[in-house]
Amino acid sequence: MSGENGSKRQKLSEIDEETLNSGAEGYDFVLRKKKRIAWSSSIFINLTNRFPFSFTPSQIFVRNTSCIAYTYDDLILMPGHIGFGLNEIDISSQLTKNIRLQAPFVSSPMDTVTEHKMAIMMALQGGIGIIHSNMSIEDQAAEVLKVKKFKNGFITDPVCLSPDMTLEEVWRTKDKLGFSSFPVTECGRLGGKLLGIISNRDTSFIEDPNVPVSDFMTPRDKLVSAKEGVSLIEANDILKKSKKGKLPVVNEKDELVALIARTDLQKNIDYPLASKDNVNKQLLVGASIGTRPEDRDRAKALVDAGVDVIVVDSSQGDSVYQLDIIRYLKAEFPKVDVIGGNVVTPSQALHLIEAGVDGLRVGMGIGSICTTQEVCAVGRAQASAVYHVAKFAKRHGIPIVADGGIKSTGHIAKALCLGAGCVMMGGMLAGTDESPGEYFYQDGVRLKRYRGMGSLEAMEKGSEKRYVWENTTTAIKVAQGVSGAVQDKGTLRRYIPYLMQGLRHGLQDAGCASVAEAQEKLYADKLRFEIRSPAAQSEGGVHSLHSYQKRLY
Ligand SMILES: NC(=O)C1=CN([C@@H]2O[C@H](COP(=O)(O)OP(=O)(O)OC[C@H]3O[C@@H](n4cnc5c(N)ncnc54)[C@H](O)[C@@H]3O)[C@@H](O)[C@H]2O)C=CC1
Ligand SMILES: O=c1[nH]c(=O)c2[nH+]cn([C@@H]3O[C@H](COP(=O)(O)O)[C@@H](O)[C@H]3O)c2[nH]1
Ligand SMILES: [K+]
Repeated sequence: MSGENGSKRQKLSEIDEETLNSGAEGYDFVLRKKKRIAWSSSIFINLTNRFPFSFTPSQIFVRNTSCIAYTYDDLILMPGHIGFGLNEIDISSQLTKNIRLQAPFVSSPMDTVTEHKMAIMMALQGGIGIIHSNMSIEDQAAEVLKVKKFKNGFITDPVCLSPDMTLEEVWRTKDKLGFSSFPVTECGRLGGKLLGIISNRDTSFIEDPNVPVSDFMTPRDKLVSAKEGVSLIEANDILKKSKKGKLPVVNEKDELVALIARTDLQKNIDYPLASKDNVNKQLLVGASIGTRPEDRDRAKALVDAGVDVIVVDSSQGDSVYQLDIIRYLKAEFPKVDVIGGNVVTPSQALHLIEAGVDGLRVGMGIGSICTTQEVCAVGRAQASAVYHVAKFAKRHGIPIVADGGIKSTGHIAKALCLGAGCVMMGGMLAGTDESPGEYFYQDGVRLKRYRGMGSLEAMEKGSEKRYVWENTTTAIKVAQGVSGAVQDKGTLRRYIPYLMQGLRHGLQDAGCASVAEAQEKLYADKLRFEIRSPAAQSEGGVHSLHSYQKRLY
């Protein structure tokens, strides 16, 4: 390095941080200083005079006179200084006023995304699932209960057989579900008196398909069982001594309450980040409700089942119906947090904050399956919505969830850097082992169904009440979403750690050691972005290849 170059560098580095982080006006000052130190290329100066380095979010979103709204792909974060390792990055963040998550991920209340399996795995890995409401009140409360009662290593909803089922029916059940052992109870369901167990060995040598289960099951008196309340360590010991594959857990009345499988115990992983409540240390779970009068009964049943957070689910949350139900929920169940929404403007947010919400859900018409902006002409580009609502709600101490439109880990990092406490995902989490529905093949690709809650298909299942015009004899349904499919992503056990690691990389490159630090920098105007031209956006993706494979992790 020549001496001249070295001194230039030194002088450049002397430019104080405030100047470097100041707005476009401040940039002229930077340039003047640069000119003074004889920056060699006048072409460069001309160019940079016209195209300043980067902008603060308030320049992009507030002092923006172009009236253009932006979304995640329009923006790119400028790199910061990395002074810390990847493992030191803290991605914990607020979901609501009272709930903090170790991983800022929320699964959307949609009937192809969140039922108990999704909610359990989300909570185990530090996020949370919101159980959808496109089912009866009883079924939704039962889903919540399954999450609250979940114990790592325990199968709390084992498929049971009744003693009068035939061998042929057992074969069919085995083929459909892919496992071979089933407890037998008096009523054929969990909670019934335990009568025996069927395992592979029991069915191997019988040929008559009409033989009833009671004739070939291993009967109760030959079974080793454990009492309700048994710990995993004790259960493990019992299984080791008995050399059995399954251990039924019964209550005092000898009714089946759970099943423990040796194979599960062997692969049992610890989840140190799990989201748990403070009272019983059970997994956290949320559930959605609508704004109809009967949703008050739904809320009561959910609270009785132990729900931790209720999401009032509307596409346009600033309605008298929503304000009424929020006030009701806060008065009736003050210990349960309420997330209102969806909103995309500070004035909508203000109404819900005044009604008492503990969190806000932000996003309108931007989801992968959404057609609301097309159908209703109302909505907002998501980066603008997140930035404006988050900044406003922060003044009132209310965190926001950036809901929908997340296509990659980069979008998650951008949402949090724009002020979101957490991100809610539908499409990203659909098509995993834990999402509802079966996999199927189309053109050789393994897929799962994913649909909007305002699609005709979802309405036909139950949510149509929301969409039909009341007091008319001809009910006209207007779809605000589509029904489609997404590719198999495997299990959340691997997918969530991938999302977490991707987010850590994003924060690290931006020079932020935590979500909290990113947001401090955001509001101190120290986080820098640039708007990407369409060409820059395509440059930022994969290009110029004949073909390629995209493996995520
Ligand atoms: N985030 C988004 O951009 C969108 C989300 N969705 C999803 O679709 C589902 C349905 O959303 P919405 O259509 O907004 O459902 P909604 O139930 O809030 O509204 C449907 C219609 O019913 C009316 N309504 C609601 N409560 C009422 C009451 N108590 N009395 C009389 N009328 C009442 C509303 O004004 C609206 O016209 C939700 O799961 C939502 O998340 C749908 C569209 C857009
Ligand atoms: O316009 C819409 N019509 C619908 O039918 C619909 N269903 C869900 N949602 C919203 O989309 C979010 C999920 O979006 P992503 O798949 O992009 O994660 C969800 O979290 C919802 O906010 C809908 N929006
Ligand atoms: K959309």
